[in-house]
Amino acid sequence: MVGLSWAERIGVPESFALAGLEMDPARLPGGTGWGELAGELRGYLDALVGVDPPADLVSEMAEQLRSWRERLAAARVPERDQPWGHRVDLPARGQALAPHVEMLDRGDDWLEATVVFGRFHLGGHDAVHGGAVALLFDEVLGRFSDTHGRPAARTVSLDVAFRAVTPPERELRLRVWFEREHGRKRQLHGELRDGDVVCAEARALFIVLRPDQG
Ligand SMILES: CCCCCCCCCCCCCCCC(=O)SCCNC(=O)CCNC(=O)[C@H](O)C(C)(C)COP(=O)(O)OP(=O)(O)OC[C@H]1O[C@@H](n2cnc3c(N)ncnc32)[C@H](O)[C@@H]1OP(=O)(O)O
Repeated sequence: MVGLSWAERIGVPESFALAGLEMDPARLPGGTGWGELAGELRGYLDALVGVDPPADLVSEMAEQLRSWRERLAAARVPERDQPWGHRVDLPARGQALAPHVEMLDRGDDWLEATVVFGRFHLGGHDAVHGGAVALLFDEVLGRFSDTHGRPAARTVSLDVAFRAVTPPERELRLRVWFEREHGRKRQLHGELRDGDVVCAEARALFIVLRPDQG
């Protein structure tokens, strides 16, 4: 997985750059290999969801995962030091929770991107889980809400309307935009499309954190 340039990232608060995140990836948590690991984990989860493996394979996988869990427990670090979700130089912040989003273009108050949900995000009957769609909106609207010099905010409300089934394993279009900013409140909207079909729409309210809430 190739690292993204600063300008290609989906709304990374500029303050993170001051925190040193433009540094050489080798010196960031997780190092140069973290993007590949996160991509492999994402691929593993998508593959696992799509199989009915024989019993010996299930046992072997469980044994290997147990072994990794035990090794990782010994290497636990405080949240601020973990690469998972903090590698804003990598797609999906270097984690496997959110779907893979790639920004196409953005202005001061709007952004367009593509997104592909994996089989891991299936709810059932070939539809992406509604919670995964809400996760996508919270992630992208939330990150975009904090850009262009705006101080950090938190989601206080997120309404998602599911207009049509969101298909997995297809490139979808995402558009998000600022609707209103007043005082500590930021209202953003989002729309997810499969071609001409609107799959989901979101309306979110973010509240800027006071200095003592950061
Ligand atoms: C080096 C490291 C790199 C790290 C790299 C990491 C990258 C990282 C990227 C993260 C990307 C993910 C982005 C996801 C973003 C989340 O998902 S955030 C997590 C989910 N959200 C939360 O946990 C928020 C929980 N709530 C809170 O913490 C508190 O409500 C807040 C946000 C601090 C605000 O509390 P407060 O300051 O007491 O505010 P309060 O006075 O109650 O309300 C302020 C105003 O908002 C209104 N309001 C509050 N709630 C609501 C509501 N639900 N509906 C309507 N109005 C409301 C109030 O009525 C009030 O209005 P006014 O009276 O001023 O007109």
